[in-house]
Amino acid sequence: MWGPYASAPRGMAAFNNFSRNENNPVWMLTWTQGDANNVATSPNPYDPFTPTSLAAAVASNHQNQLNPYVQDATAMAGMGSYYQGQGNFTQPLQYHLYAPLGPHRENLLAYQRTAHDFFFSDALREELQRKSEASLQVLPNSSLPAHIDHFHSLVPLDTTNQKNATIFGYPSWVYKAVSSKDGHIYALRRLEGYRLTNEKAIRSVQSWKRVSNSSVVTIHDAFTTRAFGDSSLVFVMDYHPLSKTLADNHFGTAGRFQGRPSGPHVPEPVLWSYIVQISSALKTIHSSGLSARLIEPTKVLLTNKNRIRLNSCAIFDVVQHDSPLSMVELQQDDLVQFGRLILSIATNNPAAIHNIPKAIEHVGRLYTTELKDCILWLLSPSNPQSAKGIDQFLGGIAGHLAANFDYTLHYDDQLHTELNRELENSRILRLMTKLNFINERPEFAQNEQWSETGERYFLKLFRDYVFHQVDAQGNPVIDLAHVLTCLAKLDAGVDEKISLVSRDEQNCLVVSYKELKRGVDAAFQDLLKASRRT
Ligand SMILES: Nc1ncnc2c1ncn2[C@@H]1O[C@H](COP(=O)(O)OP(=O)(O)OP(=O)(O)O)[C@@H](O)[C@H]1O
Repeated sequence: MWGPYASAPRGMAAFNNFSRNENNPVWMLTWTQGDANNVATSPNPYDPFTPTSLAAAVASNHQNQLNPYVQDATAMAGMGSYYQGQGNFTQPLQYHLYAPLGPHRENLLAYQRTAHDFFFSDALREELQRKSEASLQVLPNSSLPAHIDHFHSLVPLDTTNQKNATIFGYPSWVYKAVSSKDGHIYALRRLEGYRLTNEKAIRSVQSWKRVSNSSVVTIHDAFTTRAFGDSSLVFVMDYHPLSKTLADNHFGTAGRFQGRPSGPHVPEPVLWSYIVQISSALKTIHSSGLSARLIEPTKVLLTNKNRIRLNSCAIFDVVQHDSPLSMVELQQDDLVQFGRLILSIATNNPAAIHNIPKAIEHVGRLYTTELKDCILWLLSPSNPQSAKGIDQFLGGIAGHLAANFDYTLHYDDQLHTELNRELENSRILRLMTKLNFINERPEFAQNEQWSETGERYFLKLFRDYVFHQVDAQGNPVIDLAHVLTCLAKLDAGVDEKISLVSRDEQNCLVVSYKELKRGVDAAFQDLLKASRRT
């Protein structure tokens, strides 16, 4: 029999079920000392529920170690370089790595936690992984050019291969591509067969580079190329993985091409959310002395649930550079196009804009008068004495702006909660990676200074203490709470002491987490130095 539980069987029972006794909730223990079940010789037994001891613990932690991560800074920098080769990542992603534990346990007490509480929510993790998988997608035997300017690894994003020149006057294609300048992924929109006749036209994109709004797909550049075998104009934009157009989302393929109502009725709050986001985009665009020029369902991207972005800005400024319309007129037209977009989505029919009175009547039946009036205002012609403006419109929908702002703040809070859980994971992953780098390296097997016999011996014993515990009967103890607690204490380098017993039970060492942390850092630094040796 080996392992600390052999001499302290009381602790073993308390470690089971991912929870501990009332005085030592798992998540509190991650930052404090005083785990009575460990063979602890800690000078300050800690009670997390006593305010004075909490204050004292915080103060003493501050004194000893203002920031437990600072000591790690160089090592972390090293780890950073280790992870840089992620572009070569080919391993299939594990969507169900943290599969739900089934029905949530309702018999848990307030201080108890399940494994689920320590990790990212499944839905969000899966969504992010799908997006990263889409971003890393490659097309091995593609007939597309290998390089367009400094972009490579082109993957088409169009959902059909039908040429459609109705919107821009040129067939347009969208590709995902990687920039060899910065390694980032961009979306390239190509207008096939475009010939540049006026240099000034393409320079108009410069003003769009300065437009920064969360509801506009950011434009980075535009250039002409012959790499596709024709003369093409290419716009470089932010890439939003797995996004759909509003047309795809609300009309589907059938509705979009057959021009008849399709899909379910869109809830009014969703429409208001679209209205608020497009208004915000237009506010920024118009204040920059520009106009969107194209606001229609196939050119608005849905990048997340109810999150939309205008996706064709700057294009008409180049291809219709000589428009006879003044900027004021173009901005007025933006408002009319905006009204038509909301009308078509509210009626679930892209063809609704061809019979506006009927469509408005339909909206009046399904939605509030406020929404109907808002659409009518956008569609109505401007008064020759005072032109309509986006500021006026924003004033009219102030109540919805506040509601959307509140919704966004709630969402922000929710994401922070998720982020908080992930915080634990990333530092614990780094720590586990370090431990695995250090322990049982074959090249140091005979090295007196290394793990088996040297001063790093206790790191190997610690690994056993964390992962290879057995109970009084010699059965494996599989306890996530124990692992997370030990690793979090190691990361913080707390003063608490633990006894480590060798497998043959011939050696027993009493060390503090602080000493262990120093040992891990020193061993890892040695490894880093050795890895840089030429
Ligand atoms: N910036 C982008 N990031 C990610 N995906 C994009 C981006 N721009 C467009 N896409 C995707 O590319 C596809 C094609 O976009 P496009 O604007 O050509 O729409 P479309 O419905 O094919 O319109 P059209 O009929 O005019 O070609 C869409 O599925 C869209 O989601």
